[in-house]
Amino acid sequence: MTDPASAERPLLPTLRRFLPYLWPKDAPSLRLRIVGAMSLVVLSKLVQVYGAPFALQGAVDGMVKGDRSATTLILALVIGYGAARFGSVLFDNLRNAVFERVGQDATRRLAANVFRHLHQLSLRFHLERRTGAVTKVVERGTKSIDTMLYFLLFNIAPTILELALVVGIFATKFGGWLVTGTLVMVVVYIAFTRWVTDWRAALRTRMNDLDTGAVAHAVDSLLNFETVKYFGAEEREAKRYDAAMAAYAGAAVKSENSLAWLNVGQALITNVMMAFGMALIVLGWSRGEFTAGNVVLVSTLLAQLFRPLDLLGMVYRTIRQGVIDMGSMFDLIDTPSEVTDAPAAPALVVGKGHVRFENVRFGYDADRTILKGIDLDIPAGHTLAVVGPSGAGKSTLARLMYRFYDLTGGRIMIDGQDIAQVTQASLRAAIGIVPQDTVLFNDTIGYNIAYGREGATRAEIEGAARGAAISTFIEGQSDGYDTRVGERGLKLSGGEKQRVAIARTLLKNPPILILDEATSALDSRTEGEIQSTLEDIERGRTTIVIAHRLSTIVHADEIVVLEAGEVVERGTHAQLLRRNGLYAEMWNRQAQERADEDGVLAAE
Ligand SMILES: Nc1ncnc2c1ncn2[C@@H]1O[C@H](COP(=O)(O)OP(=O)(O)OP(=O)(O)O)[C@@H](O)[C@H]1O
Repeated sequence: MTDPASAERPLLPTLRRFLPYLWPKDAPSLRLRIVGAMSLVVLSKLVQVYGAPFALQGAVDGMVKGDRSATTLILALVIGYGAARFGSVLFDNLRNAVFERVGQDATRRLAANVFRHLHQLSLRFHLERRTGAVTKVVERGTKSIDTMLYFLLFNIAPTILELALVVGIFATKFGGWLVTGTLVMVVVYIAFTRWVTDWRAALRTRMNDLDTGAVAHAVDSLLNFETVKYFGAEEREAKRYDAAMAAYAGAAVKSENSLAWLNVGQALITNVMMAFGMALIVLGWSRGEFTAGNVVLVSTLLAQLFRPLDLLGMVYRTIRQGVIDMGSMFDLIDTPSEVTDAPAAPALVVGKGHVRFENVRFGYDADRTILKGIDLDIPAGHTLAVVGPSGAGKSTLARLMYRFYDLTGGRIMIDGQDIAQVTQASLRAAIGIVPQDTVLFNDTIGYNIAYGREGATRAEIEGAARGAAISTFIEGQSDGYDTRVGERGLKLSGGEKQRVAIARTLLKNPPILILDEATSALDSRTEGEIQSTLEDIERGRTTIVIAHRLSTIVHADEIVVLEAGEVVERGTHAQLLRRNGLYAEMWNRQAQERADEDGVLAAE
């Protein structure tokens, strides 16, 4: 994400957050690799700075002296020069090989941490964030780690080391002027590169914007071809398009030319420095202080120093972007979970499964109360049905049982324990739900049923499938339990999906069960079939049935009618019919609809 707020994210705090992943406490072998890789960085630089330039200097000085008997030594120096150059490349590549595992491992740990955290975040977070955007943040964040690490450890750190070594050599051998010149050059070079890179980034953004604008205009213009013709505006449209393209072309030329400015500017700074450095040595040589070989030494050291500096613009840009991307990912990790376990919360101890709602008040947003003081008492093993108009808050009751949100008032008790005071994991383990719309993982039927309980055996999975009356269907498929269900389970019918959901809840075998309009999406025949399965599994469990079709809940021990977040009626089916209130009205209307449907079917 490149929002302006994060664009100015500071480098150091972001890197500090990343350090534990780079220097993992519990992985000594990885730490060893880091030490190894950094040693190779130092080795490579030592060979580069003290090897090749000094060998060349020795060879040149030897030749200038004109002593032919030293030829063997000079030859050895020249071979040493080649060996040093090769050694430096070798160590750099060895370093990459040693470090690769560390980079990958840090990326993996961080990605796994974000993933774990995402699943811990509350329902509200998931409902409000676009999944695509979240995965993009994670993808960009983890990708940037590798590049950032690479540039920081293998470009910036070695360059600083090289600069220190070169300055050290200059100070001891050639005096203050060369040191001052080199340091000034590096500072000017960095400042110039940073300045031009920022300017180029702005140019590039403008170019991209103009490009997007020109394309959008072209598309809009072509889509409106009829209107263009009605108004004879072909020429006008062409001119507008041309103007947009001209603006883009101008920006593109500027952007390309800016690269030339960067290259020319950098070359000017480095070559002025090169000439200055060599001139200093030549002047010293004229005074008899320095040798011809010294000129070679200084020019080689400076040329080597300029090489990594040439990449500085790209490194700077990459690190800036990396900090932004990693920052967005750390923001995700830092997003607090709305619902958290109380400190030292005990696990829920479920006895028989007595559920009570005591004056429960709740709203998704502070300015709109959804549940306005709900009292429910469901003795262990009993079935409570909740009915009422759409939007009354029925499904909200189920979400609150799972503690997807915290209440604004009152409490929910299970066997005398407030669900807000026990661990979420133990609470959720005690409840099973068959939701209105079952969404399945894009995997096999067997996998989806087995999801109900980790480590379930094949026999248990088949038992659950039989309990949900779907085993015959599964066995009739050529791939049996290995039949794939497709994206979100779309290859299965609504009834089949619902049975898979029932089977996995059976496998979970929870003492408390919620059926949230579990059959409402089905036609009445399938509903009838599933209904008897559901009534079987309700036996012996405390059950909350949320229902739209009242015919499915006549057997409930108690029925509550919820309207606009309040219980307006409660009693058994017979009692409520006698009351002749909202329930009786809903019942009569649905009975009429059923009769009409039957009539239509009979007529067909
Ligand atoms: N995540 C949410 N954020 C804000 N408001 C929500 C959210 N979920 C539900 N609501 C609102 O809360 C109210 C109750 O929703 P709920 O899903 O509990 O109704 P319901 O009685 O189950 O309805 P239905 O029978 O249509 O499923 C609705 O007005 C709904 O718009």
